[in-house]
Amino acid sequence: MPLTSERQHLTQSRRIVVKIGSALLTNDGQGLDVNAINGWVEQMVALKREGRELLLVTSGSVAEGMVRLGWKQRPKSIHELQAAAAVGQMGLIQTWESAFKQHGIKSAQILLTHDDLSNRKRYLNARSALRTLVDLDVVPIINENDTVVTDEIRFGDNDTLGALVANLLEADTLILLTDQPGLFDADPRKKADARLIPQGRAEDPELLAVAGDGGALGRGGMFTKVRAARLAARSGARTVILGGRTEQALSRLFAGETLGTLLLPEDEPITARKRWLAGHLQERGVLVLDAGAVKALQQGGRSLLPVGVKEVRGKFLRGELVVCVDESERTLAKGLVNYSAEEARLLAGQPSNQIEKILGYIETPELIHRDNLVVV
Ligand SMILES: Nc1ncnc2c1ncn2[C@@H]1O[C@H](COP(=O)(O)OP(=O)(O)O)[C@@H](O)[C@H]1O
Ligand SMILES: N[C@@H](CCC(=O)OP(=O)(O)O)C(=O)O
Repeated sequence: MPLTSERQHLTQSRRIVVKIGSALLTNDGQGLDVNAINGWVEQMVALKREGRELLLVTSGSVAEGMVRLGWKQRPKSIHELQAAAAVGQMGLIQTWESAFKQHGIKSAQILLTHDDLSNRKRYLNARSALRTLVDLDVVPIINENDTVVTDEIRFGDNDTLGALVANLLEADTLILLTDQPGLFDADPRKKADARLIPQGRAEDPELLAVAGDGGALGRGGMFTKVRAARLAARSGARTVILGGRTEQALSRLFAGETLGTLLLPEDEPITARKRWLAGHLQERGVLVLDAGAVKALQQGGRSLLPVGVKEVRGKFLRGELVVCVDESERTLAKGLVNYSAEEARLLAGQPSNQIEKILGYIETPELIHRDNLVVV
């Protein structure tokens, strides 16, 4: 059967966020399922070797902590949840690390809190750290920092965290690996003849209506997965809700098999991504570019270096949104700056190898990295 164009696009994903839920990881609460974990890692490594970038969001710290502490019921008090998470995270990360190591792949633990993604400066820091890891060919293994968060400042469920990571790195695809083969038109645990929905629009209200809550181990069920697909769609990412117990599910999905439920952004991913960046923040300043920089941005899709900047207007901090104009004030692009206005003024017109000498430190050689730049 020929592939639909959406499934075809999926096979071309370059940057993928894979989120794996608690029930799957812990074999329904019996303890970390090392065989299954090794199987997913093998598939993820194969995807990496095809040249794709990969980030992993893992749940399971609380579920695994419960097993290690001999608790049968998920605790209600925040302190006990935090304690379980701290115990379980150790085993979780060790298991992931050794599974990737068997294939000669390095991994890194990243524990995020809500603040890391809502505070603009920390947002950019998290983004740079994750991007650097990916560039170094390391697989970031991300979870919520459950031990320090309280209810008011939680992401709450890792489906949401997965979507925010997809936004943060502008991933093309978010995979929510779970214990069902996908989203059904009713909870298959409650309705035996429920049918799999192979594809839909992330924004479709009907989908939220059929998505119920989850099992005893995880947090959100299908409801948070559909909501996460909506969030991911804001930066142009597609989401697939995929059955982690299906044989070779990840490999087969990216080879073009119609598995799971594919949830699509409303617009073309690139349009959604542009809108995301432009609509994400308020414009705080203006950079006037010389002819060379204009050409590099418009024709080369390159990053903006300080050497191409003639003038810096306005007051902005690192991480804020600025507009790039040419010398006749034509708007060319918008992007997130890596230096404050004060610093940018000192750097304007200078080659990047002078940054450290001028400022006493170097953040990045670019004033705006191409991943943070939207040519308009
Ligand atoms: N419409 C639906 N289709 C499929 N599963 C559903 C649906 N509604 C609710 N569910 C439930 O959601 C569960 C998966 O969510 P959850 O337990 O939170 O998993 P995870 O740990 O992977 O995040 C399934 O086991 C299923 O019982
Ligand atoms: N940070 C928590 C995540 C809990 C969670 O969202 O679980 P799930 O719904 O199974 O993805 C943990 O590691 O236990």
